[in-house]
Amino acid sequence: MESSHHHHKRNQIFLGTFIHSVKLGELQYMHDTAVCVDKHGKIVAIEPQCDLSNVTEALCQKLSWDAHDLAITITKEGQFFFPGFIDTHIHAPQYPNVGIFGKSTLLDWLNKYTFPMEASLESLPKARRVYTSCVRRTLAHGTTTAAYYATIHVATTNLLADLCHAMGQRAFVGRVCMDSADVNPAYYRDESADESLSRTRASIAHIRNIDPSYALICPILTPRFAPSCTRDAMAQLGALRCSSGLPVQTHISENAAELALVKAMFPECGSYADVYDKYSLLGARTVLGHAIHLTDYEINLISERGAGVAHCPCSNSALTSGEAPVRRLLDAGVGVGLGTDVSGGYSASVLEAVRSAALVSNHRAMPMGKWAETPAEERERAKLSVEEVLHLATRGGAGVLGIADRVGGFEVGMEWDAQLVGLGLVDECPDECDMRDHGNVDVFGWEAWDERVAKWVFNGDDRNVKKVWVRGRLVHERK
Ligand SMILES: O=c1[nH]c(=O)c2nc[nH]c2[nH]1
Repeated sequence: MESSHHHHKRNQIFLGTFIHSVKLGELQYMHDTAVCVDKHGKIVAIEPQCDLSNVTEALCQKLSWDAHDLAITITKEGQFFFPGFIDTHIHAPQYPNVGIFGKSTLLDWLNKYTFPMEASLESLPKARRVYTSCVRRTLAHGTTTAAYYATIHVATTNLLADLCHAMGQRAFVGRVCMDSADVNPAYYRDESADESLSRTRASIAHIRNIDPSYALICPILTPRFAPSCTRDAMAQLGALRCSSGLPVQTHISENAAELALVKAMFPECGSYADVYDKYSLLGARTVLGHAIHLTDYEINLISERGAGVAHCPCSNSALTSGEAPVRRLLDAGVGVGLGTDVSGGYSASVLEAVRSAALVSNHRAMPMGKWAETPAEERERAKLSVEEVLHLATRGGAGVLGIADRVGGFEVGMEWDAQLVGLGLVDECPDECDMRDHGNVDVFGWEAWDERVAKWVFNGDDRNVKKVWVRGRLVHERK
């Protein structure tokens, strides 16, 4: 797994058009811009509005760089650099099941599709095959950071960390803790709370061994969800969180049957969020998946504790779970990122989650059905714009994972986690037999940049992701 360290690392200059979110709802378009990235993958200079034909020499002089040992990447017509996507919630072992959910809902879906697949990922050869394809696929969709749930197995969880490290994807890798005998099947659970904790520690030790400073791969404490965990395991994980400062990921308030289960299993707690709070699992760098049916009390508690939400609109639609109150979360000051939630979600693409987040938010604005009683202004406010959902996919996700100072935008001091996006420019005189595959987005040339971005969001796919970098390293290229 040492190969990545042997690349000859060069300083790099990226030239052309850069688009990123500067705040919720506002994209910045930087044209004729140069972004300088040093050998460590850090952005060291950004030069706006320059003459791209002769700026590199001046930049090299300014940075004391050798102009002959430099990699230069220039955007072509119709291309732009965008920050890499951040998937705040994805189950790597469920990747073979994408699209397979039928009409199931959460609890029967877990038993029918998910637990059997996850249990089978104890096999190292099978895990290697599944995890390699999952990391390769998400990189091809422009995912530069992923918060992964693995399985209960230490060896294959560690393999997932190794593969992310070798393939260059920034990742949070969590060994899944599930020691309760109530919900978890006998064939797939930790034997005890102590076993759950010692296995978790073993996986953390492995990650610390391959990446001592957690520069690329970071462990994440992963109690699956309250019904899967004993009080003992949650208390020990909470103590570990407090002593280690490691991030936490879990699920909350996804589905009606799950809510009833939590109420029955934890009658001493006033709410689902209170369960996690009681065991010190709710705080900064806690990523709560789904968060659909929260009460105002819970939203305020989550906000006070500084925990964040992984919004998973594809999954919430596929498993008939509901429409998360994203605007209310944002208004309450809760950080929100996007998650594909493979394979509750049917796609490994964050861009798919981006457009789904926009569409699902519109459902909350419809003046009928479930939201008919909601005041008209509040319904209208529920809608998320293209600019807002792209913010969630980049800066929002970085925020909930506690890495907003390192990734999510193009700023000096941040790391170069980026994708080169190319849209298909339609020829002046298109040949009806032209079979070149430019992807699903046709740009005619008269569109403003915000219109091009909207066309990308609603019709783009991995064919538009030409190159992907993490910490300056090229980790995917579309041939
Ligand atoms: O969408 C989900 N996927 C899961 O794997 C899971 N486990 C508990 N709750 C869950 N929700």
